[in-house]
Amino acid sequence: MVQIENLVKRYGNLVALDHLNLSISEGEVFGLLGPNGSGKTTAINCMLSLLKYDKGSIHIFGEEMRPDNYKVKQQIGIVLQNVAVFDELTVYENIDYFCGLYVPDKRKRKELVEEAITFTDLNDYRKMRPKKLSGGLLRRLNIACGIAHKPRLIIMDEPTVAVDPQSRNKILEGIQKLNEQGSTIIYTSHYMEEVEQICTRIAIMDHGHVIASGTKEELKKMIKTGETITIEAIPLTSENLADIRALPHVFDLHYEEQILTVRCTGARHNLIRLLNYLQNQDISFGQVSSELPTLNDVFLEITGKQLRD
Ligand SMILES: Nc1ncnc2c1ncn2[C@@H]1O[C@H](COP(=O)(O)OP(=O)(O)OP(=O)(O)O)[C@@H](O)[C@H]1O
Repeated sequence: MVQIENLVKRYGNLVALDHLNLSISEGEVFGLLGPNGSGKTTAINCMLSLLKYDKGSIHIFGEEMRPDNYKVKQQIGIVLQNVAVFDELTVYENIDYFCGLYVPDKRKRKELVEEAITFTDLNDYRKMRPKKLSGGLLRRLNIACGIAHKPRLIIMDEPTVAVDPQSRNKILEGIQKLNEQGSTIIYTSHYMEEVEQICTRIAIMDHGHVIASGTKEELKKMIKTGETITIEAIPLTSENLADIRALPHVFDLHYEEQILTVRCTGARHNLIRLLNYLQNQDISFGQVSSELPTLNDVFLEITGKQLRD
């Protein structure tokens, strides 16, 4: 449905997209995950022909995407980072206005606007003007305006930034519902938990290109980390640390301010083996946790830095 090949975009000397390749199929909730500045917004703006690019190609619904390709544009719903609504119109009127750009039939439009209001849970606020809405409600209005016409493809650029947890959950649930109703979704975020929760496939971006892509399961299988064990308030000597490092399946270890973090490959009994060692050495310890790999671990292993640097 969306095919991006070798896309290059420069801002002066800065290469924001460096041979970006993406292929998105119909029916997916496709996540573009990357730290701030990795090029997600630039990629979206190029996809929408809002920005010119230097090299490469973009095809949507099998057609080359150009600024004047209105046939393609009509089937795309956009929810960008900056909320773009009219202050002088009410919630209802704003949604009706944006929906009206695509759906001239009044009766049909009324139905769609009502659906969008229910969908984003804005019924109690339908007569209010945007200035009276909280940040989370404004974002929901922004989404309702972008999706009311039931587009085939919905592109959302960080729709949950600076949103309260309740609105965030509503937005995430809404995206899944839109997908169930037939829309393909492209969703950018730097929150790995969100992307893990809703996306069927994920591309991780860094420095303007994709460093890994696949389902979350496939991505996690690409890395060595199978389990990360953390133990708090644990007094250890350098001999202890050497012993722990030598335990089977341990491949990385970090010890700072009495907190021990041990990365192990995916194997059984890593935690028991470590706790047995501590017990045998009579070492006391505080809280213990064991975590399965996250997308941050994938990013960390591939790039050597945290997703949220
Ligand atoms: N108009 C611009 N002029 C110059 N540089 C820009 C411009 N827009 C973006 N950049 C730079 O291009 C790079 C990619 O930015 P972009 O906004 O696409 O990243 P992002 O992953 O979407 O980050 P964020 O989540 O912060 O929006 C960054 O280094 C950014 O500083």
